[in-house]
Amino acid sequence: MSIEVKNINKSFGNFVALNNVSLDFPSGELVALLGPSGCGKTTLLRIIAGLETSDSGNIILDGVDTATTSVRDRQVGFVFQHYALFKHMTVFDNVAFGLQVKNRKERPSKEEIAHKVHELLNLVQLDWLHDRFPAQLSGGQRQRIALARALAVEPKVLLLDEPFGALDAKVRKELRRWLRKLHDELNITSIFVTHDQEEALEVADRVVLMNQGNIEQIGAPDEVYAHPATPFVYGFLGNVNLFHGRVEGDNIHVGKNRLQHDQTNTISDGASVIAFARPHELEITEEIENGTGVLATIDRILSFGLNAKVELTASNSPDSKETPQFYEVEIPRTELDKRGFTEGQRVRIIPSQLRIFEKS
Ligand SMILES: Nc1ncnc2c1ncn2[C@@H]1O[C@H](COP(=O)(O)OP(=O)(O)OP(=O)(O)O)[C@@H](O)[C@H]1O
Repeated sequence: MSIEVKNINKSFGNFVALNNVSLDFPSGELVALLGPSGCGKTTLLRIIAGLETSDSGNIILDGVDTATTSVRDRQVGFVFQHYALFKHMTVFDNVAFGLQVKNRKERPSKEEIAHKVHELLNLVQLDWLHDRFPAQLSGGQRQRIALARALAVEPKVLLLDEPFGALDAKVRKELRRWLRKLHDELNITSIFVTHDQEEALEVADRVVLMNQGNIEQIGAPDEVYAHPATPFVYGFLGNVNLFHGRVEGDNIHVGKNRLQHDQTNTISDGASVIAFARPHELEITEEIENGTGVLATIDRILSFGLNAKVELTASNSPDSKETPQFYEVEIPRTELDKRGFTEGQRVRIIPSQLRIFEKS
């Protein structure tokens, strides 16, 4: 089932939670709604489900406006962050619940329900737990049962609100991979809310980046990561180093330092800008006297794993009232061993790549 979100507005009192949001979710896609806490992800999901009403705008499911459709008729399955399993029911009864409460005309026979429940429990690979109670399951198992329960009524749309948010990092990673596989088998249009960028980039076909009730960018994971459309997206997806400065020709003046850039066509002279570089796009040189780059002091060297991290603070002049700017540089461990940097050493950091945005 395709989902069209058209010009949705929603305010709580004076607070604008969703600002004229329009989005298309093609049939069969797994889309992640990604953004910081409070940006409106859950509100949008609840409006799509019919659990919340918008102030204006339309939700169109498979070409049909839902203005007059009840939650029940929208054929939406929901999985929340906090396991909403019924504590007093076994795993089997939890999954069977949605089928057992159907009205008599639609309700499958007892045998059909049992068959379906075992089929779903096999799908989430937990049939062996069918007679346990929720308290006897791990967090990850409970979420898989919650998903089986949501799937029991054969929803056309699956809405997942931070389904793995309460689980530890290792289990989250396992369930992420497992959810992707399950989605590929079932092909139900799914919307997945998360504030974890790695989770969104790993799981989804497309990522919708939200900020303060607005859509900042929509695209495939590699697209939004490699070509962030706005400073917000750049900063939100992965670690980033910032340089605040002013453009003069092919230089950006950052305090008393100078960086070279090659975006001369797009940025006007004199413009105030923020320039971004990822940690692996910065080089460190011991030559501090002349040349381009920002003067900085090495605070800490973290040298585990394949790449080492060097944390630095920009060396402001002693009378500067500016807040110190921190940087993180990633270099191969082998290079770090060769260069022999030390904590407290003064160096110059030079970006090999810069992405520049004019300050508005
Ligand atoms: N019923 C409500 N009454 C008043 N304000 C609300 C209500 N529901 C949500 N909000 C506000 O709307 C904003 C968006 O909330 P929403 O739950 O959609 O954010 P979110 O992006 O899902 O955040 P999180 O990741 O923390 O769940 C928040 O600032 C929240 O405080």
